[in-house]
Amino acid sequence: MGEVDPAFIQALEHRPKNDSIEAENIPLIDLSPLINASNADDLARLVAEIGNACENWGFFQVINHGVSSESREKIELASKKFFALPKEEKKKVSRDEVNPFGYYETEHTKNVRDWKEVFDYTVQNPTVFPVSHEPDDKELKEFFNQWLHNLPELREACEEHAEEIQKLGFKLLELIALSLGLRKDRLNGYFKDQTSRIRLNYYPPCPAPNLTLGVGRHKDGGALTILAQDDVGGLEVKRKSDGEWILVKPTPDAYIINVGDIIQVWSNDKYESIEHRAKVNSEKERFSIPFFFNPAHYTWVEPLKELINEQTPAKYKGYNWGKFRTARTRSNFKKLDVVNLQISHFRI
Ligand SMILES: O=C(O)CCC(=O)C(=O)O
Ligand SMILES: [Fe+2]
Repeated sequence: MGEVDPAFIQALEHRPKNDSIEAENIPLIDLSPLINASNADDLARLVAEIGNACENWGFFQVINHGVSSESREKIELASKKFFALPKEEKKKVSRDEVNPFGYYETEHTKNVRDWKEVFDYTVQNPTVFPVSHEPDDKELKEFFNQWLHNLPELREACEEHAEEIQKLGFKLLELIALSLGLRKDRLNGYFKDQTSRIRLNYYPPCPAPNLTLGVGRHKDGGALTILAQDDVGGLEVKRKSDGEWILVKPTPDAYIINVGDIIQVWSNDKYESIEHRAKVNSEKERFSIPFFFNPAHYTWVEPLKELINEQTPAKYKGYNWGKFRTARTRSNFKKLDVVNLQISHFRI
């Protein structure tokens, strides 16, 4: 117990349990009707399955998703190689207050340090964001990915994975639009200048896995998250029906899909962004790779007009995604002295 820096120790009520519940019935959705030419009934069934999973769970797993296992293996291998490098090497591509993308080892969630190292890159290179979170400051900046020259396979694998995973992102976006009774391409336009980010997560073995978390409880702020977890396991989600923390057992080659805050706002709370966290363990290192599917920085996020009326008025005021994201990054970086912006701040 004395071996771990107190910055990592979770408050008693947030510590993980040894014997997490493993849910039997987390939705596992087969996307093959999208890939094989299918009849209208199969597609309608799939849309209904997605709608039910978004409404009742806020997360689900997909198989037959069209992302090649070669590209996944390649990025998993490259990620292992990167994190195995000496710290001085990894720090050559450190994230800092100027560039929020790159390597980082002192991430905090809700002011408690996470037992992990991360490497972030964006799908569009460069990606444009506002410089400041201040509403009146209109200055924009291009952010570029940082790569290590002596590990070219990391860049290659990361760029290839980004290409493939965003295709899955658009497929899911279209299914979600259909499940809300909207046109299939209703949400696509918001992603024309997407600010999507991919994170390589590395959770080293931890001497005190009962006191710490790899990533503390949080909701993802973007539209949709598509996560690849390895076979070690540790992801827990807070089950909507009873608030219990449920361990998501790894399914080989599946991706875990999380409804993010933006879809919660767009759908006016029909679909909810679900709290999740990751446990660590004392023996095994664990790797995961989330793709955060995020719209253009200039997107005005508000409940979709088609889904609100006199009986069901909008539950949120609109907000600018780029400003929201910049405020978040700033509070992550500066910690402790700035509140972490949440969609609840825009609730009417
Ligand atoms: O590693 C995991 O399983 C979850 C990671 C996560 O939630 C995140 O990076 O936002
Ligand atoms: Fe997350």
